[in-house]
Amino acid sequence: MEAPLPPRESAKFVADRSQDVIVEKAGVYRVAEMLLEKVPDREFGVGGWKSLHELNPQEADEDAVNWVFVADTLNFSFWSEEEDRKCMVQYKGKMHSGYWALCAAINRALDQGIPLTRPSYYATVTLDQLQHILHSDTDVPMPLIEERHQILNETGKILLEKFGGSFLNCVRKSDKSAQKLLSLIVENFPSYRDVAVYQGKRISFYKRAQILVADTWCVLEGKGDGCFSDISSITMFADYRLPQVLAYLGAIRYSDELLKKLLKGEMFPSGDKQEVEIRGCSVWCVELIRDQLLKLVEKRGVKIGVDINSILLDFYLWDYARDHREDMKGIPFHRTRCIYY
Ligand SMILES: Nc1nc2c(c(CN[C@H]3C=C[C@H](O)[C@@H]3O)cn2[C@@H]2O[C@H](COP(=O)(O)O)[C@@H](O)[C@H]2O)c(=O)[nH]1
Repeated sequence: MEAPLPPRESAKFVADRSQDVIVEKAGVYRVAEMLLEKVPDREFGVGGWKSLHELNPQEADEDAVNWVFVADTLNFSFWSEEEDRKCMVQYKGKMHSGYWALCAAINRALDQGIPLTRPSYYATVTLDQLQHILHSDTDVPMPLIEERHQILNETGKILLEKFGGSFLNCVRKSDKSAQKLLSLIVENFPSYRDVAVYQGKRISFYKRAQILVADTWCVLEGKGDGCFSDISSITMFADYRLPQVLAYLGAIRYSDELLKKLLKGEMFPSGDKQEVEIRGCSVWCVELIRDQLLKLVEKRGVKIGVDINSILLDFYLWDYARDHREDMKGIPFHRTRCIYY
């Protein structure tokens, strides 16, 4: 079977044909302007991944890389049916929800001496053990526990068989190329194969695979094994939060028909035409924001100490969505229950 279009080309292919999601040029310019004043901030670079997020590993060693691998292997589908009834995990006195609930649960397990980041452990962890490890401190469990269990067992076995039990060995096979590492991930780990067919074309989003490359880059602080020459070829990560924040900022717009379905909280199957358009247009929108931002930096002669890329824009916008949850209440996010994002 033919290989799917790579993520960036896939996003353009969808955006050029999309009927129910539109990329708003005026909104793209506005977001680029908003980001322009943020870019000089220290946190905007690789360092923000640790300095802004206490649950992320603060080291840059092999254990930290294997922590990232487990987190991104399980980094999907945290949204709850009702916004005010969701899985929460308490860690060091703070309650965490969504993606951070997963990170809190991983750190809670490690503190209890459960070697959750070791593939020899998670390759054979039982469902009961995993339910205990990921247990919620509310009455709402983390979604898709069975899928998470199956994926952990499968992924752990592959890491043991093919990469000597450490994701760092996989990273080292990439010759410091982000695209090579992306290919190694999707070729070897089935649960990362986030692809779809749109208007007869096989396309890819590879959301978890791309964020795994990005998080590996950050946990290694862009140095040594993590000094990827082509890191800027990675696109934004097509999850369910970025479309919501891009719609809130007016950078993408939904057709009336699609907006009605979103407001009703309708479910979209993974690979559905409108779900693909939401994801594809969001990825392409961030590519256009980056292009516009680079033009503004040039035109205004803004001094920045970082290569602006779609990863850093994505992380900033994802954190922005976190910090503006209340303001964004009226903007729906699309509900797809799947293992890809
Ligand atoms: N586009 C994009 N999607 C991201 C992330 C992250 C966390 N990663 C970075 C964040 C801080 C550190 O720098 C991590 O590296 C999680 N997600 C996705 O969001 C959803 C969870 O949302 P909520 O239910 O609100 O927690 C789910 O699909 C999850 O897969 C990101 O950064 N970008």
